Amino acid sequence: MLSQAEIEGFGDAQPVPSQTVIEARDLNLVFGSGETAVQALKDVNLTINKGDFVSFIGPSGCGKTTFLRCIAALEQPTGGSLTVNGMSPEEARKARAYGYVFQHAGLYPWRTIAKNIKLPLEIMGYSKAEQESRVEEVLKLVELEGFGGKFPWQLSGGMQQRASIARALGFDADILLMDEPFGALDEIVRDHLNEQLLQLWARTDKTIGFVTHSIPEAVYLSTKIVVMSPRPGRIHEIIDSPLPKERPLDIRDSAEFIEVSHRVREGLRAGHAE
Ligand SMILES: Nc1ncnc2c1ncn2[C@@H]1O[C@H](COP(=O)(O)OP(=O)(O)OP(=O)(O)O)[C@@H](O)[C@H]1O
Repeated sequence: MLSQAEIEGFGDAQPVPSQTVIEARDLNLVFGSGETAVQALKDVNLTINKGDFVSFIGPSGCGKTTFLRCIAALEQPTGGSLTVNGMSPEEARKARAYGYVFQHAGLYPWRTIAKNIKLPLEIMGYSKAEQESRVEEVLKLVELEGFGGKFPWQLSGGMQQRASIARALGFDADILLMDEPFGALDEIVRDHLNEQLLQLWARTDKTIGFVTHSIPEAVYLSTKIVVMSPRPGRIHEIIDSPLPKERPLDIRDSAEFIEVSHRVREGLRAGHAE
């Protein structure tokens, strides 16, 4: 039986504190040196919490990809600090903290979809039975059940991108880093994949970092929109979205959606003018 103190305690439950997943403090990255040096990131400060869907938007060359690559330990910052799940990016990579989805699906054409998904699992030493069950599970998540035996060239562009998302989900990392994954697809396919990605995010509670050039895509998907500006690459503004987590496609016609889109557009304009 519960004590009186326990019963009374139910009334004043404390909010669960947000768990920081990615933290950048005064992050800088300069490529090269001397006259040809390029400051790809300047004084970037950003906190991403568990379950956030964060989009990075800004003109070409503002450092979106570079920032994602720093998180994935594919680039080495030249100043400041960056932690991923409380670890250095290198440690997080070794701990398989994230899956990475590139702009182009990047599937091996000589391997079937199932064998593409299995590749990282083989490298990580998953047993054959675990590999099979993970492949089944992630193909279901991206709605590609029954396509495991096909080769990439037998799938449409949108299906290939879904397969590459399945590969990134294969080892069940909490963080998904996506660099313009739908940039090369037509609007209708992109809408559909955006919807599916949101559903997947809601079901799995992953933390997602997503690079895009599209304002509607950024606003539709994100809980936080990071507007960046170039030369040097930096954060111009961080917009926390007021939209609910549940987002049917027609939310894009709502006054709130239009208002956030307007703020992003204004941010991009102001960043350009600086
Ligand atoms: N390996 C590299 N060596 C030198 N300069 C680089 C390197 N990688 C990126 N840069 C430069 O750093 C800057 C930021 O590049 P980055 O690719 O991060 O931009 P982006 O915002 O992702 O651009 P896009 O939207 O075109 O993909 C650019 O000026 C780019 O030319």
